[in-house]
Amino acid sequence: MRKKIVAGNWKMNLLFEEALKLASDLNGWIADNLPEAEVIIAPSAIYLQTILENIDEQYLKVASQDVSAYESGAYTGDISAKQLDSIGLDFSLVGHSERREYQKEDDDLLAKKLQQLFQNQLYPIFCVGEKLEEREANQHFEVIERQILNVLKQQAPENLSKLIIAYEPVWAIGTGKTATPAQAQEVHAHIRKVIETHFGSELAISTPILYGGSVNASNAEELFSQPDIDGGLVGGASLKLEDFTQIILAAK
Ligand SMILES: O=C(CO)COP(=O)(O)O
Repeated sequence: MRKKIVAGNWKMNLLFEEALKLASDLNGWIADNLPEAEVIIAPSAIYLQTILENIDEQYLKVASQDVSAYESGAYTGDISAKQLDSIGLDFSLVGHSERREYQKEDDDLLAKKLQQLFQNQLYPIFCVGEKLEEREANQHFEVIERQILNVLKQQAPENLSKLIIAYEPVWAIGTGKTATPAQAQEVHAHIRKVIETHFGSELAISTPILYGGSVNASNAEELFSQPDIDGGLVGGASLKLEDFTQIILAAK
């Protein structure tokens, strides 16, 4: 059985004290309630180390929101997978649609980022998802298939067992417009099929696929109960302890 995962992407929100308090409160709540789901938070990079020092990774895991495509050297502003590993980090988001859109990240760059993470034994949470116009043109299956194959075909197959995928339809992010459980399930099943066809059934069965896009305390349970939805990648609702903990409890 795949473990349920609930990840909170804090994006460019919260000041230092707020981030530290939310992480500590969340860690305490998990220690008290021992939810079934594995919980991961992705704070801004400047807070990662302090947060790691103030939580217990037995309860709460921490991810970077991004990683460099390069190994080391003259890449001003970048943070390498090796540097993330050196502070004890185990996870990183890659290919979030906001980075694809605003930083113009393309599949080849994302493939290099995954390679860097794998080389340093980090787990990528690799984000895919179609834009509104692609969904309206009924191209969402092929867009997602292309996003997955262009990046995963450039990886050493033995590394793919560390992969976590997040399906985040761009039109559902921050809009309050969630994919229906049936719409999300249909895409998740398709992603699993694509993995099975190209990388084998063992990987298809074991890869966690999270749903992201306006997940909240009211819709999480129905989304997470779909057979191919293994939890969520939560934006806005992960910034409020009461909402995020409700979402965590919905993953069982
Ligand atoms: O982008 C997201 C998580 O990575 C989703 O954001 P929202 O939950 O705010 O829609």
